[in-house]
Amino acid sequence: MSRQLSGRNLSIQHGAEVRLTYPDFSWPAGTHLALTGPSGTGKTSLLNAVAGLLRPSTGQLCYGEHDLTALSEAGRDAFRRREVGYVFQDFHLMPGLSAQENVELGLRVAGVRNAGALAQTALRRLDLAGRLQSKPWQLSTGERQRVAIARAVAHRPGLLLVDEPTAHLDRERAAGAMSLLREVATELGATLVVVTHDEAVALSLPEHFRIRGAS
Ligand SMILES: Nc1ncnc2c1ncn2[C@@H]1O[C@H](COP(=O)(O)OP(=O)(O)OP(=O)(O)O)[C@@H](O)[C@H]1O
Repeated sequence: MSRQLSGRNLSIQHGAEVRLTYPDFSWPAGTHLALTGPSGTGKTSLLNAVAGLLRPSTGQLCYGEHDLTALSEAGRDAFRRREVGYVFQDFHLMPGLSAQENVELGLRVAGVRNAGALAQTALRRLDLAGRLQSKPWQLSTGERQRVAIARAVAHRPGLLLVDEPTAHLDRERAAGAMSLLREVATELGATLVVVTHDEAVALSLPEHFRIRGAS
């Protein structure tokens, strides 16, 4: 099955005021891509549409044989649980839960069996074997990000979507985070889409998609 991600004639409407339009694209499975463009042009909105969190107002957004624009909200939820790993800019970890519990929770919501074992495997892969029981506030920013990455990849998604991964990191750690994301995406054979304002991050990725804003 081809898991190409493609968009045609896409636009996203937020209320009456904001209409975001996008150039057409077609990204083969396994593409590692930087999504760039000026602030407010709709990078995060596109990431959210690819994640099935919102439905574009016009056009077609396809992943393999799924047309995301034709799915109901329940259909998009099921698609997201199965195919999407999303690393949010602020990580969105549950503060009262340990690293292990944070990763397990996502798996349980997705109805995955052996959530405990899969969570541990993902956390160990992200070099967090010694931090399984730590709460987010007991972790460094880089460790919190690695927990968020572990949570995003534990169910082995085909799409790894990452919003501003280096916003909270210094230059050295930013480079390390990008290498790690690319390694993990390669291991999964996943398509990696990274929203970034950081030119060094964009240049570290082989493919680029720039949104220019109002047409
Ligand atoms: N849920 C929403 N409701 C209403 N307007 C929204 C919503 N989400 C985004 N917008 C508006 O859509 C436009 C694009 O926002 P978006 O976050 O997608 O852009 P961006 O390119 O990622 O921006 P930035 O680089 O500043 O993070 C902005 O004008 C924003 O205010």
